[in-house]
Amino acid sequence: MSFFKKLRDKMFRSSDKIGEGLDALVSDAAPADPFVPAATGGAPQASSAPAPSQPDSAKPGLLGRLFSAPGADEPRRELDDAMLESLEDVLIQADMGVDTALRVSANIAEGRYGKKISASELRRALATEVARIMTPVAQPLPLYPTKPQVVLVVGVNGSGKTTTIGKLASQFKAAGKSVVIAAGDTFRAAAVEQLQVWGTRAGVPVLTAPEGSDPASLAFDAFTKARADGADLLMIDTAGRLQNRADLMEELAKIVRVLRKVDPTAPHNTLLVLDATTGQNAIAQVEIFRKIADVSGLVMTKLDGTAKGGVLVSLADKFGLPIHAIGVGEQIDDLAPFDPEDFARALVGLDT
Ligand SMILES: Nc1nc2c(ncn2[C@@H]2O[C@H](COP(=O)(O)OP(=O)(O)OP(=O)(O)O)[C@@H](O)[C@H]2O)c(=O)[nH]1
Repeated sequence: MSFFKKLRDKMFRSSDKIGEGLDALVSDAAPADPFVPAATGGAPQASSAPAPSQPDSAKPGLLGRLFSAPGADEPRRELDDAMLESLEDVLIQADMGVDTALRVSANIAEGRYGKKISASELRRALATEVARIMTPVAQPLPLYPTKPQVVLVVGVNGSGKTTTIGKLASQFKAAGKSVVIAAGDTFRAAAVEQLQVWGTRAGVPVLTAPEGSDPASLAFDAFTKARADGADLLMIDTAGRLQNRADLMEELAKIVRVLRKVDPTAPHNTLLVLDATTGQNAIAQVEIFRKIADVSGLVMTKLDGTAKGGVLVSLADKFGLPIHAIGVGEQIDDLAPFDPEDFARALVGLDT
């Protein structure tokens, strides 16, 4: 199965939500006859009966779809103010956020306003627009010649830090890099154990410290050891207790201070892990963590099976922070580089 297909299958809730929304937008106003002019100059005509779904026999086959102009036999609706407003609503419901939804809708309207548009044309236009926003932020985790490259991983509890560290460690190891993990959330035995499980899965050593000990001291020891061992990468897990923001801020600042005693340029990356299922709350988390730590890039987890995938568009539009990877499941291989085109097509429910 191609990765795009896998991504699309896994993001089915987002793509269903947006795709169905777009279909309804067009078919609500122009269900019966694709060539009957749609209502103009007002709100979309609410049809008294639900739009009849196209019988299978009326759907073009593969060849028909290949050779006929895309969307040629589909219902069309004039792209007017009412339809644009409905489009904005669909995008807001998909967690794109109000500002981004308005901007995306306005861009789609450009050159299309007043013209008749089909649902599949709308999907393609939306996919193009989303890909345009996402392309600048799609950047793999930068790798530097520094040894070890220190990657500090931050994020609220439960966002998927441990899982992401395990997945990344496994990928780097497979690429021939030697990786060391430091279990920096020393206050939670369960978090340390979970990281050890992932370390075993990835075949990577996990350095731990006694429960309740100073995370900065562990970070220092881990850095010194990773350096002495000639490791390529040191990934440091951290606590995510936002409830006590001042403490967390101090804890992270202290980790950075001690790392800089070993290498003034460390940490070389500060990865913020975000949970896609929290939707617009992810925006607030970026705002908070950018104040606490010098966030250099994002990983968005749990994109599988959430209807809130649009939040990624909102994040890219608002902050422009690099998105290094996306998590699409709980298994070790379920972390993919972020591909803006694939993501855009999967988000809007395009088949190819
Ligand atoms: N479906 C899905 N689940 C994920 C993904 N990433 C992580 N999870 C799950 O999310 C839950 C929390 O993940 P953790 O990696 O433990 O999160 P954490 O941020 O380290 O959390 P704490 O250990 O509480 O600090 C676990 O049940 C993971 O299996 C993903 O991409 N998709």
